[in-house]
Amino acid sequence: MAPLAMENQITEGEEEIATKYKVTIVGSGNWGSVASKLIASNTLKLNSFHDEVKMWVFEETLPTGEKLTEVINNTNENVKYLPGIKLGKNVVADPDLEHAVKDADMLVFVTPHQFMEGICKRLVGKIKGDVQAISLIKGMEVKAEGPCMISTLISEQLGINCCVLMGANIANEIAVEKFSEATVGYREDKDVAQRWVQLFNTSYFQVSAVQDVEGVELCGTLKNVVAIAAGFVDGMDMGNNTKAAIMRIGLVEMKAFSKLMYSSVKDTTFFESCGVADLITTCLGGRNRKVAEAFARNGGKRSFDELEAEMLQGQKLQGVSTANELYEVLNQRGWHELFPLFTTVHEICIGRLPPSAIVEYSEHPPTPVEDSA
Ligand SMILES: NC(=O)C1=CN([C@@H]2O[C@H](COP(=O)(O)OP(=O)(O)OC[C@H]3O[C@@H](n4cnc5c(N)ncnc54)[C@H](O)[C@@H]3O)[C@@H](O)[C@H]2O)C=CC1
Ligand SMILES: O=C(CO)COP(=O)(O)O
Repeated sequence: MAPLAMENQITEGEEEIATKYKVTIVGSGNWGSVASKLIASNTLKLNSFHDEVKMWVFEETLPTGEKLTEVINNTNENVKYLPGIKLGKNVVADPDLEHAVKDADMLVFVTPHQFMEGICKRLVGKIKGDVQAISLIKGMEVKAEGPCMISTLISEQLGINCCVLMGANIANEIAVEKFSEATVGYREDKDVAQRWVQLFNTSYFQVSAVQDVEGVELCGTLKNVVAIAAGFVDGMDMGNNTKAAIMRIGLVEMKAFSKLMYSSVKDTTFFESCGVADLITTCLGGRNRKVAEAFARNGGKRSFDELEAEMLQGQKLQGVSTANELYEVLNQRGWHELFPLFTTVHEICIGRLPPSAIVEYSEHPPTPVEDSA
């Protein structure tokens, strides 16, 4: 990892700051907008950051005929993905990705995971060489050679260091400043991790750092699949005990999968905000749970794509595609029997099994089959 320039390494409180870190947020959805609010409140307060925060917006035209970017810059509000919340006057929306990132010293990636490969390709050669990155994205890509976490995709494609930030963070709750916690996962450089903590931490958003990028990121990614299972349970009115059982089994599979993938993953990570706390909040109040509940109430007759479009108005589910990606990994490695919950979630999502199978798999273990999705 390239060290940042010495002039940047000045502690808070010093009179003169030679260089201030410029921050760009890549993404402007529901969580991306809340992240911009958190960051923008801190860059105004802390000397080591440039006040202005750039936010790349995937441009779209609103029903009023106006461009989303223009509305954000005129009203200081993301009227589509986070209505009713002021982001901070120092947030500047930019529809031009390359322009938004070119001067950044710190890049915050927060888009739905399926768009990241394309975004990284566009950014090759367009960013500063010593930029630091962090991913708030919960998801993974699967390649012929195996799974690739989003932070790894960013690091490998752009040749930069990438931390992660995950946690029990339903964006709409943090937007109205309800107390929550989050976990930064870092690889080696504790000072860089500390800078990310500084950038995000507020009185109502308490951030701590652990040296376990893969553990933190896998927690955030895999809990979305368990939340789909919890939604099925809710959709069939199976009650709290069943839901708790599904969450417990899900946590066991999350931990087993993470440790099989990366022996470095720490047990303690599962007790951080990114672990059990995120699992709980997403299974209680997340979008994955909500849409999976509707899927089960409709007996699996309406597709996730249709329900997502109708219920989330442009926001994106991560759990269904993650279940698919996970299934591919289980296929690649012959691990289906080790992960019956993960396997069953995907088979329900694609209509191969009914939603009720979520509590039947232990009696009828699914046979590994070629994925048709
Ligand atoms: N919303 C939440 O409560 C939380 C979300 N996350 C994670 O943050 C990540 C981003 O989620 P959100 O900010 O909630 O996004 P979102 O679910 O609100 O997604 C919509 C975003 O995707 C953009 N988009 C649509 N098509 C695109 C394309 N072709 N290329 C690029 N962007 C496109 C939209 O413009 C919009 O900004 C996800 O991985 C999610 O799991 C993490 C914690 C909390
Ligand atoms: O990751 C989240 C909370 O930490 C949000 O989960 P959903 O995408 O299911 O809303």
